[in-house]
Amino acid sequence: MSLSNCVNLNNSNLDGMSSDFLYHLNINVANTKDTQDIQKQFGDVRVICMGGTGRRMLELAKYLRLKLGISGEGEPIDLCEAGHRYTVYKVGPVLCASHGVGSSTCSVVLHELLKLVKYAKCQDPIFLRIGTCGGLGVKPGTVVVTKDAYNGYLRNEHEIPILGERVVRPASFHEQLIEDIVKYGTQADDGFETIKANTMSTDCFYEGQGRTDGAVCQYTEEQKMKFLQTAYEKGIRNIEMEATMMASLTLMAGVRAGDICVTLVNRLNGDQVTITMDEKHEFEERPFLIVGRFIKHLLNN
Ligand SMILES: O=P(O)(O)O[C@H]1O[C@H](CO)[C@@H](O)[C@H]1O
Ligand SMILES: O=c1cc[nH]c(=O)[nH]1
Repeated sequence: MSLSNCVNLNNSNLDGMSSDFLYHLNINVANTKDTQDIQKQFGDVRVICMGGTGRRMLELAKYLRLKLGISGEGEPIDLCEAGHRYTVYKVGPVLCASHGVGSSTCSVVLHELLKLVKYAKCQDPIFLRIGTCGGLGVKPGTVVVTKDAYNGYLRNEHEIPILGERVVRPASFHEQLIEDIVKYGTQADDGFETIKANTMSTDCFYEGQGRTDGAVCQYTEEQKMKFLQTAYEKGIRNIEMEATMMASLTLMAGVRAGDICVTLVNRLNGDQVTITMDEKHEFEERPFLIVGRFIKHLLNN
C-alpha cells in the first residue's frame, strides 16, 4: 500500500512520543511506532462525519449503512462509549462522530480524530461536519455548504489564545471539495435548496449570534439587525458554532474538510427556533442526502 497520502500532522512532538492515549475517545495507541491494531480497526476510513449530537450521528450511521450497501445487523455500536464524552460509529470506511455544542468541545474530538487517522495511516481522509444552523435571508430548511468561515468579529479567520497570545489562522474550506459536495445537492430534486455561501461561526448561541432572547442582552433590536445585515453583505447565509475552528484546524493538519448545515430559522425574521422536533428531525436529515451521494461516489471511484 502506498502511504503517500497519509496524514502528516503539524506537530513534530508527536514523533517523539512512544505512546498516545486519545483520552476523550478512550483509545490507547500503546506503541506509536507500531500501530497495526489501530490500522486494522481504522485504516480503511476515508470519511469522518461529525455533528453536534450522538443521536444525529447514529441516524447518519444507519442511513449510510443502507445508502452504501454495507452489511450489519442491529444498531451500530458506539466505539467510544467508555470515554463518556463523544459517540463514534463506524460504517465501513466512514466514521460518524458527535462533537457537542461549539468549537471548544468540537476541537477536542477533532484533534483526537486527526491523530487517530494519522496512527491508522488512513489515505487522504475527508472531514465533514453535518450540522444545523441559523439562516440569514434564506428559507428554513435550506442546506448551506460553507465556503469561507467568518468569526463573531465578521472576519474570515479563526482567532484563538495560545500561550497567552492571540493567534489568528485562515478559515476556509477546501474549494474543490465544496464544489463536489454542492453538486450533489443542486443536481437533485430534493424539494429544498442547497447553496454554497459563507458562514458565521460564534462562541455563543445567544449574544454571539446577535440574539436578543438570551439571559443577557445589552444591544437594541436595531443594532442587532444592522449587524446581521453587515453579515449578509459579506455573503454570510448561515450562523453556527464550529466552522472557523474546523476550517483552520483541518487546514493546519493538511486534510480536506467541509461543513454542510441545514438552516432551522431565518434570523432576519426572528431569534427563536420554533420548528417542532419532528420538523427539526426531517431538516437534520437533508444534509444526509447530499453527503450520502457524495460519499457513495467517492467510494466508487
Ligand atoms: O446542530 P449542531 O451540529 O450541533 O450545530 C449547531 O447547533 C448547535 C447550537 O444549537 C451548535 O453546535 C451549532 O453549530
Ligand atoms: O440559530 C442557530 C440554530 C442552530 N445553531 C446555531 O448555532 N444557531
